[in-house]
Amino acid sequence: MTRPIALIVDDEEDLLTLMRLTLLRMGVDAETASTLKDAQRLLKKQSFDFCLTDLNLPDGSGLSLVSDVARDYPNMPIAVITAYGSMDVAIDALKKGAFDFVSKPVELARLRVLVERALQVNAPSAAANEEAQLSESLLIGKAPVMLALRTTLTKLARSQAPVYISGESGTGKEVVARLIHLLSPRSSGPFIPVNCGAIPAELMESEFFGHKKGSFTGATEDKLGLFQSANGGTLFLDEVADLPLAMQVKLLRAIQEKKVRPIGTQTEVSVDIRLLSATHKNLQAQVNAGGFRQDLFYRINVIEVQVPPLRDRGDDILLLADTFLQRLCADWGITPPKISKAAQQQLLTYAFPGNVRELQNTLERALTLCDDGMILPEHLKLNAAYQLADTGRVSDVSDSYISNLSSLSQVSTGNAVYGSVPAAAISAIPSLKNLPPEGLEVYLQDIERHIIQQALDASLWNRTAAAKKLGMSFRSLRYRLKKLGLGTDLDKDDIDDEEIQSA
Ligand SMILES: Nc1ncnc2c1ncn2[C@@H]1O[C@H](COP(=O)(O)OP(=O)(O)OP(=O)(O)O)[C@@H](O)[C@H]1O
Repeated sequence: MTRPIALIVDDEEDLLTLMRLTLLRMGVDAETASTLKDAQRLLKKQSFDFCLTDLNLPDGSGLSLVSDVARDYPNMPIAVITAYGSMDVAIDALKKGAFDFVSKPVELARLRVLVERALQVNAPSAAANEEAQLSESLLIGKAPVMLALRTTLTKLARSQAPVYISGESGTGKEVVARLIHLLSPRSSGPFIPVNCGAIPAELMESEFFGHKKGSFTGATEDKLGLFQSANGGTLFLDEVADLPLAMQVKLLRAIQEKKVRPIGTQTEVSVDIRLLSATHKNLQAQVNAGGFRQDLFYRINVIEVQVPPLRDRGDDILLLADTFLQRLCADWGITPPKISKAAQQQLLTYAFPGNVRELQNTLERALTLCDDGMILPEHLKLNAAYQLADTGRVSDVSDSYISNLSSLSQVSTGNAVYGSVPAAAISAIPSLKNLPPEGLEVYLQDIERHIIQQALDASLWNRTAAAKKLGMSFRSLRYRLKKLGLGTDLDKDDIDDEEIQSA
């Protein structure tokens, strides 16, 4: 078997020798270059399994080599060596297509891990068509946006860069994270998903970093933290927007240093993880409002992947519906029913605020309600408030209506949403005959609830700030929250009847 060969680019002779010896001990041959020009010459002369480059070279920046390699040799992973603490440059390199980075002084253990990962990128593991099959069966969809998404995921699975997955609730962000892991060189390692919103604040540090028996009341056993559990694999921080600020600082440190210190111990433990994160909230808005640290956002959001809402995926709605019905019926041991033309049309013109998860729930319910092997519109029980104009397809007009409902930035920057409702939104409002059976009041309340919820999310549930965004008084917002069932227990005590009368 031929030995792999690497190209190392650095102008420090001692470091070059040290890295070369480390690689040789790992069974990897190495060619060395001390300038960009030398590196380019060697790249033209022969092919390499991977490249490791310093950033400060006598004739230019290693970043330009990263860009050249990403363009001319996209299958060759390239990693960069950064000066200690220069995280900005490391992130820039990752954005330009570097596979990973290592900081100076180069720790040999870390270098070894990096080399192993680099060699796995092109190792003949799953064949390309197996990867495509996996990708298609896990993340179902044939819409152009989904094809493009799958191509992006296959590409970025090769890198170690942190990926931030954004998208509305239920669009499939966790599916995307799992797929990145399965397509990556880490696929044989663990995939550890964490719902950051579900861990009580006081247990967070111990959950993430682990603890030693007896380190606090209740620590009856040694506990391995989530970082160590994900070692060699992928840590997926779901609902990352829900991390308390105090924990964000600790997490940032662990991510930067790639080390954790379990509670009750004095020593730090190195961890080798790839970090993925997701939230359905507007994280940038949360950063602007001071609820999420800018430096952590910058660190986890090296590459952003947006998962499109279901209503933008056209016929994928029916493809997913069929697949879910087949799966459910296989589980229940029954023959899958058909979906009537009218029911299909309803599905295609429904806004799916809860996206793929809502589609799954809708079909499960329809399956229990339907008889004679046919799902009819009445079995879907879709919320008429979200039924779009019946144009046969989710139209541009309907899209703009939806985005007007959900666009926080428009609400907060005062663009024409209130007072002067855009013509496109008005034309998307259902006609009288399409109003929900519950009537106008319920329809309007749904819209009101949706907008208020968005404003509250954008203001991190600071009701004074939310009221300001909505152009209403605090009192009036409090009244509406109670009316719509969004109030907290606190509200229940302190809103008196007189206030309700006067709001
Ligand atoms: N393209 C898809 N193909 C097949 N199943 C999908 C797809 N997208 C989502 N699903 C399924 O829909 C459900 C919701 O997906 P998932 O939990 O990944 O969404 P999410 O965006 O992470 O939601 P949340 O924002 O609530 O965390 C899951 O059961 C998932 O398996």
